[in-house]
Amino acid sequence: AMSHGWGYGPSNGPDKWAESYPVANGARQSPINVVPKEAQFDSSLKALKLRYDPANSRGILNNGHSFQVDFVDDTDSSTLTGGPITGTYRLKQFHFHWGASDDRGSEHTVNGINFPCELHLVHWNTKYPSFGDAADKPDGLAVVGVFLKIGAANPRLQKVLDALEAIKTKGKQTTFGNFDAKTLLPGSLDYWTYDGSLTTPPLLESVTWIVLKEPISVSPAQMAMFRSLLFTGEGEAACCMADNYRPPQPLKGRRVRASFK
Ligand SMILES: CC#CCOc1ccc(CNS(N)(=O)=O)cc1
Ligand SMILES: [Zn+2]
Repeated sequence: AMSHGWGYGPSNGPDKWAESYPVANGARQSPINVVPKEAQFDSSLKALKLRYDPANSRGILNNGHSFQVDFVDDTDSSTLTGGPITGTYRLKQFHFHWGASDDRGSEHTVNGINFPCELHLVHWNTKYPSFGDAADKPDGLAVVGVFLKIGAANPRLQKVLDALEAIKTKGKQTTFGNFDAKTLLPGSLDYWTYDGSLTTPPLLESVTWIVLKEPISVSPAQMAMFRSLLFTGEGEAACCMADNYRPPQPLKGRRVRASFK
């Protein structure tokens, strides 16, 4: 096992993960580079249906790799249905990946282009009793990925970013109620979809990826707020939280489908 936990540094970063998580070299790893011209339009793909109840948001946590907003997932009040999936998937949490500079930070790329940040909304299949049971099943999880592109400040991000000063160091969390995750979605829900994995250890090959084509905006000042977080805990030598992304992985023959022409 890694002498220390996995991370994104030179000694414990993505190139080292296979030592502790052999599935890192598996057949359906994420993220990938999306090549729109090679994606197959599939007219049988349904429209995405995302119904999120603000009452379900609970807390915001610095987990030492990113920060996440957690949701109560004991009822079907915040769900993903339609799209490429069958059945009902419940929203568990959302989090982000970002770069130390605006030229990198996303996990998925489009025609080799990196975005400065990528939002992941993590859902689990309610045919299983819990997230933990779903997490290692081939149809267990569905993650909606949203690119963030440098532009005007995004007022819908601000409530999330304003909470970061309370969770600067690893392990810190605070309450985060009444947040409507739908406000983070772009106008169009056109998407690419493919079978993949978690992009962080345990890298489980259980994710139906749904990557939205339209980005949302983020300003340089807002990106600086992401970068004000620390990977490190209170009292440790501070290390800014940035470049917490895994680079694109081999497609290994997988098809990427598009919900749009
Ligand atoms: C089993 C297990 C576990 C821990 O739960 C998660 C949840 C989300 C993630 C993030 N993965 S990603 N970046 O693909 O959405 C990783 C582990
Ligand atoms: Zn993620």
